[in-house]
Amino acid sequence: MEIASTPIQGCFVVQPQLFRDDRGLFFESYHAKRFQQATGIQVDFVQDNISVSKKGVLRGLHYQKGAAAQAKLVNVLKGEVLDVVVDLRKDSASFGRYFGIRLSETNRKSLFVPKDMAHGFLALSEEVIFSYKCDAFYDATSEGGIIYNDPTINIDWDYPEEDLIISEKDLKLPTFKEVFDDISFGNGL
Ligand SMILES: Cc1cn([C@H]2C[C@H](O)[C@@H](COP(=O)(O)OP(=O)(O)O[C@H]3O[C@H](C)C(=O)[C@H](O)[C@H]3O)O2)c(=O)[nH]c1=O
Repeated sequence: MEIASTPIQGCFVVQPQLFRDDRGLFFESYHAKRFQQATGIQVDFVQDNISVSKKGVLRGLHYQKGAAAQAKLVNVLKGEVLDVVVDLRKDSASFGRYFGIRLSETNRKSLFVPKDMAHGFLALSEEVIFSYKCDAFYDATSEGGIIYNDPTINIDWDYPEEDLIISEKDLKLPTFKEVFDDISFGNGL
């Protein structure tokens, strides 16, 4: 397993060792001890999620607030995505900045997303099976989000706007400024 840091503190790219032979492929998709040795992070995942998306689906940008905040280890079982993380930690040097990376069944990379990040992805292949571990349970009452095309964060999704498939719920998400400037949103997280 190789771990690479990103411009967002605490967010790491995980490249597992791939064992290919004439049968196919094997790799350890997660190893708690090796991950902790490489990152210094001790994380206890409690929930695994899988979502299936067709090309052009954009899920996000989502996060859970407060005690329900989730760290995630995300990866792609099938297809390819542009995965995006936004730093929502006011005390962070990368507050309001995003990091994007292509995760795919080809590169087999995972991304460790620390708590208090907004997260989303764009499905780039005909079918995407997205799999991720969370260190806190789903809590609908703690869900928050930021609109995918927020002008402050200014994510380059590099995809035709007219071909995006976004849920009605996600199309109504607030902007970054509304989340952090408008106390009606509980002053952010
Ligand atoms: C996230 C979640 C959802 N649900 C239910 C709630 C809805 O009835 C249905 C679909 O949920 P949603 O539209 O929020 O699914 P996504 O848009 O894929 O949400 C995810 O999108 C981005 C990529 C994330 O990082 C989050 O993990 C998560 O918010 O599954 C559950 O029962 N448990 C869960 O943990």
